[in-house]
Amino acid sequence: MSSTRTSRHGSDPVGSASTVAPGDVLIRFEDVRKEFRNQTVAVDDLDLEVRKGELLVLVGPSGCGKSTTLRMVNRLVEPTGGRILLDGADIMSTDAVALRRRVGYVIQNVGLFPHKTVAQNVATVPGLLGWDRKRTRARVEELLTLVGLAPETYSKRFPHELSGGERQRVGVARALAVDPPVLLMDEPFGAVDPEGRRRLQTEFRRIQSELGTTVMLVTHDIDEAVLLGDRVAVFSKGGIIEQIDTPLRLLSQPANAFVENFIGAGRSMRMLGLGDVARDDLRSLDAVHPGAELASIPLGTTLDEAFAELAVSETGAVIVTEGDQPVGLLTADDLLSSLRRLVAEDHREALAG
Ligand SMILES: Nc1ncnc2c1ncn2[C@@H]1O[C@H](COP(=O)(O)OP(=O)(O)OP(=O)(O)O)[C@@H](O)[C@H]1O
Repeated sequence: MSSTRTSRHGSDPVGSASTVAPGDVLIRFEDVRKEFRNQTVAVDDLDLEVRKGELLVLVGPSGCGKSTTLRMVNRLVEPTGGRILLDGADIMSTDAVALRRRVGYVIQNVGLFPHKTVAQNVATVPGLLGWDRKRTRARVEELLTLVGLAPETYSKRFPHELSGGERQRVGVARALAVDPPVLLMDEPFGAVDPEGRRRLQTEFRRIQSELGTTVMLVTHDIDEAVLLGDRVAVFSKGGIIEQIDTPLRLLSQPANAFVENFIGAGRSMRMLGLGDVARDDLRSLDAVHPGAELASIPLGTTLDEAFAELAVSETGAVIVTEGDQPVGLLTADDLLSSLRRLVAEDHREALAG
């Protein structure tokens, strides 16, 4: 995907017209309950705050109430108790159709209109809002470029002429069309093959932070949760939040056995995936024996990738480079120090606020 920035378009009743500053609460669940007609209580007594500009991931086992929680925000499911405030206003006193135009929604398999072209799909909400043709066209081109689909190649294609990953990109572009202040995503990358998924996830993370969109994303995949989330809420049955924390804190300090169990055995490796090799953690190149043949990795390599290199290194060390210059040596001990630094920094941030 390109790094094109999109400009803000259209009226934005919850975003630009709002008094909510980045980091303040944009969505607030207060004692929210959803009991379906068959008496299933999907969510009970839920209190949750989503801060403006954050990507909050809801993760948990199947049937624990994640999708129900998400779908209550745009009133696809109506709460039977408590209230949900969006920018201070109770969603139940907001017109449901108007609400859904302002709150983007992306689901697995996207649900693109099969008989409409890519451009027409992306233009759906601008069309409903009565945007003129020129403005709509410019926005569609801007968004397709943003999600990495060259408009000249893709605009006129139909959904069946796209790969799963491309369809998912169109779904994201469509949801972003009128620059919604809130984007709800339910297993958005679930139908994409594992390799394409990691790329889409990383690209989506970049787009989200560029646009500053507030995102609630549902997944059952803990790896996706820790890769994408600013914060991650771990749910258990009945919409109970067992822990809500930064990915690192979740991995380093699971609140209870349920969370620990849900995170599973790959906890340490997942933690390593959250950090990068930094200059401060390296030791001097003087320690390298003349004639030793060492593998090299660039500064900024993730710690899990560095670990994989160290695991196959006969000397137990790798050279770290910047550009084509070696800048230091990394050993398993240094990797451990990096991880400790990461956890300590996260802990300090938590204490600070
Ligand atoms: N329309 C409905 N009518 C009755 N029960 C429902 C309805 N929708 C969901 N449920 C039930 O509510 C509970 C929570 O469902 P929900 O879809 O929110 O879970 P989830 O955590 O998103 O699960 P998954 O990861 O499998 O999608 C489940 O027990 C489900 O069977």
